[in-house]
Amino acid sequence: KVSLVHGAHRTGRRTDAAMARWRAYGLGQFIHWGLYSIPGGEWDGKTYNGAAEWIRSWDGITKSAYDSLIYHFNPVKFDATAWAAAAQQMGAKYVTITTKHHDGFCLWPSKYTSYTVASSPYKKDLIKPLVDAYNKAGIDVILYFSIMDWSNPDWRYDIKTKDDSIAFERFKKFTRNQLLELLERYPTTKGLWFDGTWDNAWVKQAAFADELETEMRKMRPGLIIGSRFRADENGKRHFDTNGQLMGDYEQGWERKIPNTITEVHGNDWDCVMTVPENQWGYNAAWKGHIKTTDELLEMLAKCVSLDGNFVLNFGPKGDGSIRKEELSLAREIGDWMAVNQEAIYGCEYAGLEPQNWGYFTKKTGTDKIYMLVFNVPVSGALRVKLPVQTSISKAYRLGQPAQTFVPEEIQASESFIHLKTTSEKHPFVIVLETAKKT
Ligand SMILES: C[C@@H]1N[C@@H](C#Cc2ccccc2)[C@H](O)[C@@H]1O
Repeated sequence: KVSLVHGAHRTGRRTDAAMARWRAYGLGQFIHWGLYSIPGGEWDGKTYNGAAEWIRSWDGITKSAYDSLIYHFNPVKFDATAWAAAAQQMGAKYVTITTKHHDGFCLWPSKYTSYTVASSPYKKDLIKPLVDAYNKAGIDVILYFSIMDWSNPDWRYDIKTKDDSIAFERFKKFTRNQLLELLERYPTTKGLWFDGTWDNAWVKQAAFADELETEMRKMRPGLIIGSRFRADENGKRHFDTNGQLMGDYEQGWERKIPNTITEVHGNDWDCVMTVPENQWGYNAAWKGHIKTTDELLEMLAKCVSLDGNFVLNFGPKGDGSIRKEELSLAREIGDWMAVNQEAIYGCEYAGLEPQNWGYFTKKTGTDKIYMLVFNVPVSGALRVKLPVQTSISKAYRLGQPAQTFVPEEIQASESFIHLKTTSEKHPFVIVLETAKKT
């Protein structure tokens, strides 16, 4: 181990109530919304092949033309209550909302820049009604904040000259001011989801970022900050030079999911996922592989089975409406969650040998096991290997307790659950009440 001043300040998981609440969420919603939502990946009749929220970086658009979008941002169809209701029906327990993406446009009327909603035709703060509506719907709010800020002339990708250094000092002050402003304005928010922290200029700010993280945690006890915020003094990100996780949970799982529990290293983590392959902001074309409800449910099940949260992204349009495809996905996910949420909320890695038919979760603090079935074998026989000296006292279908199963024990602590049919059309859950053999 090397001695570090600005590495991880804690080993192992946080054990406080605020983090336990975060750990129990299971399912979250991500919202990417801003000026990029107006063009939706298209400009002058041409389609931008990258992620729609990165269109400003495309050489097919002039920066000034993009920045002028602020004069056209007027989301008259924005309805925070309707957004929150759709998220609640989907079963999201938290939402991560972009307060400021890489383009630097602020969805709140920040005092520290004019590049905000206050300078748009809409004028009004968008974050407060969102926080209030989601909280009222029983959904916690995490604020997404991009350190990289293309609108700020003091931002630098790297610090090469004295002028760079002077400018970046101004930028660091601006960044701290905005973050403290967000914490002051929205006191019920539970965490900050940082992005845009990979460039050298920021990676070199280990001491400043460490001090700022400490200051924010003092300001908001229980605040949840992921591994993407800061680097250690050797430039190590997510995991410090000693391999210890920076922050409270791992933020490396962007559009990907671990396959084994060993990849998780005993940490908390979230997977943030797009519905198209790689589009976070509204994308008019909606082309390529669009994930189905069952595909997204399997991602959710896999994340929770490996101790993570699954955060599904929505990209509202520039006018504040949510596209019908996303609303119908939310509805279908919600219909499944209405029956099966017990296998998701407050659940964790079950510690059982993975099986091909799907995923195990376990209700935290109990011996209750859930079998989330996605791949019914032609035999209809689902293999279950329990810890030695553990037996199944009851097995039934979640949502249909009268549909019980009598496990066939094939050897010590290994059984088959024989399905009554192999023609299931959608994922389902079997509950196993287990007990230690006396
Ligand atoms: C949560 C996601 N992170 C952002 C990014 C990125 C990115 C940047 C460079 C290379 C690969 C990915 C996306 O724009 C979205 O906000």
